[in-house]
Parts: sequence; C-alpha cells; structure tokens
Amino acid sequence: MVQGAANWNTEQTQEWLQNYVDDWVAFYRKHTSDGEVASYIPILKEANKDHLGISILGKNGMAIRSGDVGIPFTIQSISKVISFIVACMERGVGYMLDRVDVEPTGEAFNSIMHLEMKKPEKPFNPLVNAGAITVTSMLEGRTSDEKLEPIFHLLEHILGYRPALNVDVYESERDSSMRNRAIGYYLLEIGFLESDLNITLETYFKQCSIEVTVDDLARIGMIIANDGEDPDSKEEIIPRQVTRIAKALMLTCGMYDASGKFATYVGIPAKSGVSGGIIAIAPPRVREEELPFINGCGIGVYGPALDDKGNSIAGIRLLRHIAKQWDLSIF
Ligand SMILES: NC(=O)CC[C@H](N)C(=O)O
Repeated sequence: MVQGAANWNTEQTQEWLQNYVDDWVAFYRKHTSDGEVASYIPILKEANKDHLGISILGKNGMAIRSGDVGIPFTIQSISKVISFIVACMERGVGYMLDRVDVEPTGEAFNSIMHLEMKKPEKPFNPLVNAGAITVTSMLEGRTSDEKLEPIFHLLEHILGYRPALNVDVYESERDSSMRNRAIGYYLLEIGFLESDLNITLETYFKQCSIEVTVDDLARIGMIIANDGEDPDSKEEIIPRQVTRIAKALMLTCGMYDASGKFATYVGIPAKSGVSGGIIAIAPPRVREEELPFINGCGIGVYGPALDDKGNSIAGIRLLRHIAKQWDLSIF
C-alpha cells in the first residue's frame, strides 16, 4: 500500500501518484499481448491491441491520467448501466425491479441458454444482453431516437458535452449481430419486451455505439461514486437510490462471469465493454490512515485486448494493482 504522505491533495502528492500510475501503465501495457481484440463485431477488429489508458477523477477534482487517454471508443456494454439508470428515472425503480431481476448469471454476457433452461419470470439482470435488451424496450419513446434522447441528455448533463454516435460501429453491429437478434426474438416470444423488437434492437445497437473517452468514464464514475450528486454544484443528477442499485449490480454482475473474481481481487463496482472500456467506481472509504482518493473517485480504463470473458485483460490487471496499492476495496 502507498503510504507516507499526510495529505493526498497537494500538488506534490499528485505528481508522486502520477509517477506511480505512469509506471504501472507502462508495466501492464505489456500484458495487452495476452489478449485479443473483439472480432464478432467486425469493425472492432480495427482497434489497436497495444493501447492502454486510464483516467482517475476524484470528488475534489484531483485527476490522474496516463497512457492512451485521448482515444475515443464505443461505450458498448457500459451503456447498460446508463440505460438502466435512465429507465429507472423514467419508470421508477419499483417498475423496473418488477420486470428485471438483479441476480448474476455466471454465464457469458450474450448467453441465451440460461433463459431457456431456467425459464425465469424476468431476465436475470440488466447488465447481460438479455436483461439490457429488455431494459431498452422499456425506455420511453416510440422511435430509437426518442428512446435514446434521455440517454444522451443524461450523458450531456454529466459530461458537459453531447457524445457522438459512431455510425460505423452501429452499422457493423446491426449487420452482424445475429446473436442479439436471436436473444431479441426469444425475449419477444416469452413476452418480456415492451416495445417493437426492431426498434428495441436498433436502440440497443445505437446505445452501445456511443463514443466516449476514459475521461468521460471517469467523470460518470465519479458522479455515481458520489451517489449521483455533482460535488461542485451539489445538484442531484441521478437519484441516490438508483445509483445504489447500479453500484450493487456492477459489483455483482458488471464483469460478467468474472464478477466474483473482480469483487474479490479489486473490490469495487465496475462495468466492462467489449471495445475494451471499463468504468470503475471507488466509493468514499473510512480508514485510519489517509489514502489516495479517500473521498471516492471514478476510473475510466481503455485497453481493447480482451480476456476470454470479454473484459480488458490489461485493464483488469491494472485496476487490480491500483486497488491493492491504494486500498480501494469496499470490503
Ligand atoms: N460485452 C459487450 O460490450 C457487448 C456489447 C455488444 N454491443 C453486444 O451486444 O454484443
């Protein structure tokens, strides 16, 4: 664990932490060679496997950024957290929890098998594809643009700019994602969808194709770490109750069938996406000693080389290292 400084918010300690993070990023960048970029969405194959970047943003504005931080990438499955939050804000938490469960599956993110075998009354959780497609069907609006607008609006509110939709990635997924269509048809058959299937899938593919950077993920994470409140303006951007559920879901289901290991070895809520992004949320901690980012922080990671579960391989290892060094675990 990093020790030795009484106050972690001085410029000197920020520089000190920056040097550490720069070293860690340089070290874990070598681990990208152990993974592969996603290829089932054809355009994602074009990502540079060696990239690794991280952005950490504290509640007090302290920011550490290192590695390939400027590269935009599509948010992919991290959008599942945002669409769930927006659906809860539109429909109410009770409505959503009556229709989507909050239990981990232990299966791959795009599994259909579980639904068929267990015949649940509702999809297992909003962070796997079946649950996320169901959530998307519950967003208000008749067209995909109408459904997406509140998602863009929330992101713009948090980020201060309106993120772009990457049309090439959207079209690539739309034209190739037979598995998600199969999940969609299955959900339609068992009566879980609340909107037209084609509009739901179009909305889902588009929400996955919103472009972000690690800085954006860090800022979204910081707001969620702060229970949905902007620490500067004190404005409530997301209701606290919704951020609580989002964090619980991320901790238990956010890294798919590697969520248990991530909770054990890293110990903070996180959500990954198949383009190589991870959002991680370190809530405020209470400890005897001063620790970096003790008041909580949001972390954005980008590393498109993935492990066999679809999570950024170097990104997870980097987060694990930082969490250990800075005692970020909530447990
Ligand atoms: N794990 C992911 O990021 C999956 C998202 C991707 N758009 C899909 O549905 O297949």
